[in-house]
Amino acid sequence: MCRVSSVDPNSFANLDQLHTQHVHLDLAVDFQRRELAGKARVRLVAVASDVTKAVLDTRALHIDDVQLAGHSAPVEYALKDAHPIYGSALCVTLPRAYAAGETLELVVSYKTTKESGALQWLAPSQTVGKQHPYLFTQCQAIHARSLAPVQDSPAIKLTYSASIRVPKPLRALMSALATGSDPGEDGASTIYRFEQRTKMPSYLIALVVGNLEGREVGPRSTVWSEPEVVERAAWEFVDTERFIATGEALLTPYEWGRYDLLVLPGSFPYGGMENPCLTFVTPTLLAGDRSLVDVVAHEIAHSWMGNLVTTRNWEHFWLNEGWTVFIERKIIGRLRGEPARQFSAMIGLTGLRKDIELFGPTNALTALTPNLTEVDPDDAFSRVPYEKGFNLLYYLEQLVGGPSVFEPYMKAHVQAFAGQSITTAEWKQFLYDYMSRHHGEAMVKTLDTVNWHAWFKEPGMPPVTNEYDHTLANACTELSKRQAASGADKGQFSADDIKDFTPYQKVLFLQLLADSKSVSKEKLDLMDAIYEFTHVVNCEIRFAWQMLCLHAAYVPIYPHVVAFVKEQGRMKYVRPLYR
Ligand SMILES: CC/C=C\C/C=C\C[C@@H](O)/C=C/C=C/C=C\[C@@H](O)CCCC(=O)O
Ligand SMILES: [Zn+2]
Repeated sequence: MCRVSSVDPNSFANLDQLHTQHVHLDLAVDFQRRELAGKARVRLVAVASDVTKAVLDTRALHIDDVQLAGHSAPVEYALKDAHPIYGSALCVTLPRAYAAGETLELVVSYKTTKESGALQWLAPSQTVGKQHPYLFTQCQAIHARSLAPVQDSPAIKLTYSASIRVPKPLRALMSALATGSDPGEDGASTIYRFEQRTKMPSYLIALVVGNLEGREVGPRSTVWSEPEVVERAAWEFVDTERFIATGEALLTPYEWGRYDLLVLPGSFPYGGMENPCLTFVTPTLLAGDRSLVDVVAHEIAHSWMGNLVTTRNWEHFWLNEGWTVFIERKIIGRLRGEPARQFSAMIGLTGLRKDIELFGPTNALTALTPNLTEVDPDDAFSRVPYEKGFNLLYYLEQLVGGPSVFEPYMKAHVQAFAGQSITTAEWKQFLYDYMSRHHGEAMVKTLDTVNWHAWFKEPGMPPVTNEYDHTLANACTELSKRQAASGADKGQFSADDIKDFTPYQKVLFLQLLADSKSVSKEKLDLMDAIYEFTHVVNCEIRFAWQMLCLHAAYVPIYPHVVAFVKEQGRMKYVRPLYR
């Protein structure tokens, strides 16, 4: 086994000696064997002197051969024993020592295997159309190494290109610009070509292959999905361009060329994944009323926070997610008003409380910058980096004097770090430098009042509890109190109680009732008769209602819960329902 990198505890690559500049993937997709096979060409530049080996991350890959481009002699390499979390280091002995600034290109012939965790192979029965197989990838956090041999660390920013051969009539899309396609010489396949010209980390490499159709919804946006869903999907995400334009107004021009959306089959495990040029989203966003599109605002915000300015390693993941939630809520505030932003922040704080309860308030993984040595980042995943990170930034915004001071700073932050991968210490140093430069020593003293250690290192809830405006929450609180206090007689209640509620107000109302722990089965019968929650389409409401019913052991909901966990695989819903 190899030593992990000093830059990233979750990678074996020698990141202090070599940096990837470009990866080219030349792969054939075989649905029968459930395998990708072909070559990865990895161009690296030496960043130290006397570099004699190249170490790439792999996991569950079958390596056929390694060559050094331009060298005819065979290259010595070894695939080290598999670490249970981080996979097998591919150690290549270079034929000579490389000096800083010199480049080399490794050409690795390989196949993926059944254990390649980045790949989700779906049988036709698992798709909407039921006719064709489907493949999608999910590389965040450390699964890119099971798709291709790479330096699989967010510390490394690379460009990539690809040629992907897929069986007809399927189409391939990637987190990159599509640059053309050719018929395969076998007459049964198509070769799709892609290029990602903006430097990005390996966890953003993404591939989808399936029966895909697109609808243009904006000047730089197409919504893709299976044909059966594409009209609904295009209707739901028609506001995409407004979100991008608002992000640009808040930060810097959008750098990635296109912003397309892919609506996946139900088993996609996340709400959305910010794959550049092609955000992946769950079909559970298709509420039919455009009410769940804040996930799209979130993924668009990643175009700057995470994709352009990236965490150095997974211990600083809050720099991706806390910032992204902060920008997402700025976008929501701009488009729907400040009360909507405040309401979203309040719901987020409740979510944070729940996750900290679940992990345990002394669990070290609830610190904003946890130690991830020997930890699987997937096991550390929670709302902590999202919501504790947001709460820190919101607190700082208030502390330094509000949006008029903070918003120019956040733009400067993106300008300063675009194209880089940074640590929390670098983030903090820039904050101090910027505030001192623009607002003087008094502001530095203000920043010195922050309990930085508690924010970053202590587990549990944040050291400061932000107060959010309750305007939109009041009606929910009032109705939940009335419902909790009243008996099971219909008398005072009617569908009008919630007719002016937004979907998220309905969610809060249901969560508050669940928290009150005082809802009887008779009360649930009555509420369902009046509000008809059991058959609601909106998945957020459906989930909140099912959780409330399960906590009350309300047996009539059981078949509906079974149906819900069978029709989609979004972990946000599935895991608490199973629990
Ligand atoms: C401290 C934790 C460090 C690293 C974890 C990083 C990645 C973990 C891995 O499990 C991947 C996460 C991907 C998330 C993608 C999208 C989320 O924003 C979805 C949130 C839940 C949802 O809305 O469904
Ligand atoms: Zn995110």
